[in-house]
Amino acid sequence: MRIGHGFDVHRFGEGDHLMIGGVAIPFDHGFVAHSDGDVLLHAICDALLGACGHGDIGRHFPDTDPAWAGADSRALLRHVAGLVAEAGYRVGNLDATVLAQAPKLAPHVAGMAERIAEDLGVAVAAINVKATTTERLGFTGRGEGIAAEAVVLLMRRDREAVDE
Ligand SMILES: Nc1ccn([C@@H]2O[C@H](COP(=O)(O)O)[C@@H](O)[C@H]2O)c(=O)n1
Ligand SMILES: C[C@@]1(CO)OP(=O)(O)OP(=O)(O)OC[C@H]1O
Repeated sequence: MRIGHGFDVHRFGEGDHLMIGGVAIPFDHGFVAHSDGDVLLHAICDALLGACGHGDIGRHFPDTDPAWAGADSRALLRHVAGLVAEAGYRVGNLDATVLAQAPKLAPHVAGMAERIAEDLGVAVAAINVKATTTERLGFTGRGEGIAAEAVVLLMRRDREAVDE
């Protein structure tokens, strides 16, 4: 088994929606980013890459490379899922938290989990997405941006799960 952790932040800029967990959420700002700015999927990519010892998202998709300008982060996640499989692992479970004063994310977390499960090729029961405010404290609390963190457990593909 291998464990991985990911963390990401994007600040708000101009726009009318936020991409979070592959879901487009109407909002009075967008994210400033090289890609679509999906802060949750970026944290998940980093958790997966960390767990299988493949560095981080910036190593695989440099923000200096025009190839990733405006990229759909679900495509990045699917690429990372392929690297996990090549390394001989599968996702046991994944737990993530989005830190956002606004918008209200609870109505969207099930849709995020469905998309993440689809991209990782696992049952939706293996994916848990949560949201929390930071009680108006810090940059998220002041409404300057959103942060996300993710923890993932990888299991060897050639071994039966003993504790699932
Ligand atoms: N952007 C957010 C933040 C939180 N939620 C939901 O509200 C619950 C309470 O949040 P606190 O920060 O006050 O603990 C939280 O457990 C989420 O269910 C949300 O939907 N969107
Ligand atoms: C996703 C990438 C793609 O170029 O760019 P950004 O959208 O700026 O996101 P970040 O979380 O800074 O991660 C770095 C990059 O890999």
